[in-house]
Amino acid sequence: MQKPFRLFITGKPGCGKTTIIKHLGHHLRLSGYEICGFYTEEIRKEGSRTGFIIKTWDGTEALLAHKDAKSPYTVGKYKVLVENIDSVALPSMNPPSENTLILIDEIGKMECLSQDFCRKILSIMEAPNPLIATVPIRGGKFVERIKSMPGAVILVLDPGNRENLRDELLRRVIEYVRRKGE
Ligand SMILES: Nc1ncnc2c1ncn2[C@@H]1O[C@H](COP(=O)(O)OP(=O)(O)OP(=O)(O)O)[C@@H](O)[C@H]1O
Repeated sequence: MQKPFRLFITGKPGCGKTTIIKHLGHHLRLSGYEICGFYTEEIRKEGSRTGFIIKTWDGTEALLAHKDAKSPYTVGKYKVLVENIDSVALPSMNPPSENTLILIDEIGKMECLSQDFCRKILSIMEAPNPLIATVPIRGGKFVERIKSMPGAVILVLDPGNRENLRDELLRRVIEYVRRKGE
């Protein structure tokens, strides 16, 4: 049996992590592969970033964090809505079958404020499903822990390699899922 795919994409802020995950999600779905999980997008107002939204691959959205939100949890200037991580991101991380690719952007400081989210990631690391997730270059203790778990592969993205990696990754995932289904 193939080892489960456990790929963590990292790199400096703005290196293209969200873009590559959205590209993968879009193309895998077009090719008929089942994916689950979520990605995060910025909210911008008058040119500056004010917060973040969680978007699940099945089309649910919720506010992840905003500078004007009300929450006791903060990361930098953002108030983090941990209840939305629990009610929207977490259910999206339940794969319907063991061939479903779990695709997550990102396992970051905000998401890790939810203990249930961290527990879920640990259970995914034990599951037979393939996992691709982005992690910040300095993500804190939990991110360091999962990056050093057996089978974890780390890919460092930068503007010089992101085009090649994007195509290579898509090929590798499709090949993996195809072999798994044999
Ligand atoms: N392959 C690419 N070609 C051209 N522009 C790109 C590419 N990948 C990303 N970008 C651009 O770079 C910017 C940052 O991309 P993105 O949001 O994906 O980075 P990120 O690593 O997720 O950022 P953050 O650290 O804020 O999470 C965006 O404006 C995006 O359009």
